[in-house]
Amino acid sequence: MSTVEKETMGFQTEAKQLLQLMIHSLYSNKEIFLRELVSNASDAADKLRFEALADGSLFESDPELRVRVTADKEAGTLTISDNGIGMSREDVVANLGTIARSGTAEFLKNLSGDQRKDSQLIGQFGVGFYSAFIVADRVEVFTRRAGAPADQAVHWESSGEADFSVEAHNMAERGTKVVLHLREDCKEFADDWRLRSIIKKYSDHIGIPVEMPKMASPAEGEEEPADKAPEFEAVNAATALWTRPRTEVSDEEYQSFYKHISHDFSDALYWSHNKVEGKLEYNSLLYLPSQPPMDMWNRDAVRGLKLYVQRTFIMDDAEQFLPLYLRFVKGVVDSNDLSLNVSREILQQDPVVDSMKGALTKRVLDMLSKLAKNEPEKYQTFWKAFGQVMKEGPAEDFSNKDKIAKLLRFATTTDDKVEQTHSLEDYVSRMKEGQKDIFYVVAENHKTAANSPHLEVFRKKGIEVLLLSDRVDDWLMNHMHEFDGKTLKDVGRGQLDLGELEGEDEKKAQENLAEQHKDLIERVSKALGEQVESVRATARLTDSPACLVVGEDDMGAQMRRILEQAGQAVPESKPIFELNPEHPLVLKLDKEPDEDRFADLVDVLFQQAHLAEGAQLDDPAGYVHKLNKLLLELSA
Ligand SMILES: Nc1ncnc2c1ncn2[C@@H]1O[C@H](COP(=O)(O)OP(=O)(O)OP(=O)(O)O)[C@@H](O)[C@H]1O
Repeated sequence: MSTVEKETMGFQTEAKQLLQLMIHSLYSNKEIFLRELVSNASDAADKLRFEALADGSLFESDPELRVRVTADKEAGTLTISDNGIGMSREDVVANLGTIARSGTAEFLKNLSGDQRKDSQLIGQFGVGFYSAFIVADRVEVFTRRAGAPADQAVHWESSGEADFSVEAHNMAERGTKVVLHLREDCKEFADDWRLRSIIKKYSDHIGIPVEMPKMASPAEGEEEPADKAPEFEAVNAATALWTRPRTEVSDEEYQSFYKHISHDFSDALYWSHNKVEGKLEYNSLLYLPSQPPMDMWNRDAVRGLKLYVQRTFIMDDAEQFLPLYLRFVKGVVDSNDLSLNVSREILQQDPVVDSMKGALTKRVLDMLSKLAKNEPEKYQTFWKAFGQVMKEGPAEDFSNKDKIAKLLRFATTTDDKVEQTHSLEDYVSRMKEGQKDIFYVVAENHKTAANSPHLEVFRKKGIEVLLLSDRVDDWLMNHMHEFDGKTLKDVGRGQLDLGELEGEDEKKAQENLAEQHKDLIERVSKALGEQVESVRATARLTDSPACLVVGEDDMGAQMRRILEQAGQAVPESKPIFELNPEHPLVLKLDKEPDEDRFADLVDVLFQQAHLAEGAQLDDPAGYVHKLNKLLLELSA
């Protein structure tokens, strides 16, 4: 097939949907199209610089990388051109006709049809090249890949509806030129001042010059020659933002840089900008987003920092610089120690990278501590968005366990609210006199945790208990044994031991429980047989007749359920059944002479104890049957 021919092709379905959505939902924020196109141009320059490390000839005779923005008021066009890497015909078809980004289908599924909400979503997804169609009813792209001959250039054109065309083109200069034919009501974007102010606003941080024709008017009496090529001047600061001193960068600049690197439409929540000198030399600029990305729970989702070596862009998504539990962090790291030839494989083995990872991890944890201390409300926003990911920290990063522990937030019985707002330090400061441990309960959901029978004695004595119900909580607690010298204790595990929180009399009474109710316990054990590890009388219940307890070294019920759901083999273990001997039902049970009825009653109590902790019954119909039988006998 001759590549000279003009070919018309349809947009990929997703691209078509996205295009329409973009035009409609971002209409109130039109000007961002320029940020997106300049951002693409700057990325193209980064890519060229990177490829030129291996092949200097790619610069051809034009090594000064820049972006140019020119407008033609009369023609109603706006042109953004760069001398970056450019695109081949295949690149053009793939990049400007489809969307290859992960999570696209999911994104489109999440759309609600509500323009305000959808524009937020689309912002999070990244608007990109298609945003050109917000202001243009026809877009042309002229591009030639660096190193390709002049006649291998391509002309792409579309009116942003169903299809686009591509045809061969001849282009002496390398790079990409995007020509926007502005819509009737968007002609303001051909105005010089308007363009300058948008570039200043969104693209000041771009590391290469974004140029516009000089505005100098001809001296009085002089006629400007009509054919004179315009002179250009940079409109932006044109230095890589992370190399500038902190004091010279405004919040607005930090925010627009965040949007450039993160493809997030919303502002960043917080950031930390540092220059490190000494054994290691690098600049880092790390951001906390204000909301979670769509694909946070997708294990294959891209993550990591943008890596530069001595100001030269090397790669996006360098994941070797931060641990997995900090995968929400966005940012840039610019190293003076790594080689320009560094690859992903080399990064995995380089000890310099390990040291940097350690330092950057500390940096993020410090940034979070600072945020928690100085701006607790913002920290709460962070926790809501990323708390569950942070909870993976103690298991993954043993050396920073104590720092991470201070950053954790929990729901507790102090207010029973579902929001996780209490730190372990807060808990410790509220501990009762004589309390040595930090108590917690784990359940499937907040309500089940808050109503757990295991809490009864704690509520009676006014002892605070952490209420854990996130999927990751059992896992977290398996890796956190103490905080500030205090042991973390699961109230649903092992023997109840309140230490000094109990008086001598209470202790004595408890010790006598076993002896006092020996016969009852034996009868119940016999009735339950192999279903339980053991049966015992307990003082931990006040309102409930019975509860289940996990053996000291057994796997927690929540973890067991998660593993079972995931189809994994779980070691066999049986619960301990604890009875409240003072409960009227248990007193009644004790007096029951008929062994069959006794066994039925015990079984109902046993099943109820399962239900109270949010478990599924093995034989729900059998339970209902037994219960109904007992109810009928009661009313007979
Ligand atoms: N000026 C350009 N020069 C070279 N390639 C470009 C240029 N503009 C776009 N592209 C190519 O087209 C692709 C799609 O661009 P688009 O802006 O839609 O997405 P993106 O840049 O990958 O993501 P986002 O814009 O959301 O940050 C880019 O990844 C790039 O490969």
